[in-house]
Amino acid sequence: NSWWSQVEMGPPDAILGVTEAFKRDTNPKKINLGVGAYRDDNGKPYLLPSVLKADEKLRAQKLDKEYAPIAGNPEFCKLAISLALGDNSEVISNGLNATVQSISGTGALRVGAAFLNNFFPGNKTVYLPKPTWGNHTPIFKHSGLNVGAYTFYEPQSCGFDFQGALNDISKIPEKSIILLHACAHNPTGVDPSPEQWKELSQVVKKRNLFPFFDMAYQGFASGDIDRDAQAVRLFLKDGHKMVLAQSFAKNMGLYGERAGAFSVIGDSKDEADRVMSQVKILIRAMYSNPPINGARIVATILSDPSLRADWLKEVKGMADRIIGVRTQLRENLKKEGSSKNWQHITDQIGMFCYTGMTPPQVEKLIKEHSVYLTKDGRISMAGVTSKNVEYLARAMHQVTK
Ligand SMILES: Cc1ncc(COP(=O)(O)O)c(CN[C@@H](CCC(=O)O)C(=O)O)c1O
Repeated sequence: NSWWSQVEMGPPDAILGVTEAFKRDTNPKKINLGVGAYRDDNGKPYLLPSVLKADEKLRAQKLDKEYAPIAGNPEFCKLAISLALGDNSEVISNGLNATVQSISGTGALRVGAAFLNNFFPGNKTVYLPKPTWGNHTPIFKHSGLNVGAYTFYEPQSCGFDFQGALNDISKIPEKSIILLHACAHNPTGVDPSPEQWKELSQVVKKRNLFPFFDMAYQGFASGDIDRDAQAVRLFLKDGHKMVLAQSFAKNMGLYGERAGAFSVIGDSKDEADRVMSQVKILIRAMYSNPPINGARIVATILSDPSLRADWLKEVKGMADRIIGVRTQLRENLKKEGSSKNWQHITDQIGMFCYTGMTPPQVEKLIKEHSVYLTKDGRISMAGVTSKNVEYLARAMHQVTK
């Protein structure tokens, strides 16, 4: 019999599977609020003008298609970590970072997890916020690490359970790894305030925990790249060492180009060099070297003052549109006569809104209104437009009244 007769059919991906179901729906009013990918006010993917200009500039250069170095495009790596830590970062000027190009944010997390599994001297367990991005657990488990959880979300207020987080974090075994979303928490859209980040930094330090920052939305949350990196920069100022995953999928609309970076921030240049050598050995055995095009686009934009200025406006434009539809959705729910408190729709930030809708309500939204979202009630605000916000509000009111 066949080699693979014992292979079972696996379930569709909780997030990417929503789009597959959406595509099968023939209802002209259907709305896809599943995948966290930006759409313009016509519901179309957005090719940033700065990206288009960079692509054209690159094409004119007729660059070769040689292998990238194992660690990726060096200019990209330097520009990516500078974007995260700030242009005058002492970490960078002292050479304390080992930064490699990754296959977008997922690849940064995966290489990071493999590095920690091989070399982390502490408790090889990553504590994840409850809830967290659906792919975090599989990535860490696939790398051989254990996963734990800490309270993060408060269902009553659809907000941040600060006390719950502090209590749980203060009980995490010392020298464990703690995963922190730098901004625009996925799936809740709930971020600690600057003051709360200060306290979180102190308790993480007191417990001698190792921060793994996942910064997949820098600039996309508030529209300000420096503001969205504040938690990462605060932790470094407070003396934490860390590892950092970055993605340019959302803030540059480079989803399919797979442009990201993974950094280890060490104690010395010598340590960074030794770490870099080991990360490269891991990468070589995993995929050898990364794709060249996305990194070239990012490097072209970030190194050209006028393209960089264009990009900063464009990423703020995306953030502003999302902030705008949050207000519109809340207002339309009120107009529909909903008596529920939807304050969290505008309190939350970034790509997602954690609506608080239950799985049965989600089921009804999908089945009766062709509104597609993940079972946890998360909606990608990018899928909401001025054209469909009324229909969405009516549908949400129908299933929640
Ligand atoms: C917190 C977080 N980290 C990393 C990633 C990985 O993004 P890359 O595309 O690998 O750079 C995502 C994307 N999550 C989105 C996009 C779809 C997905 O990959 O699940 C989402 O949750 O809808 C994310 O939300």
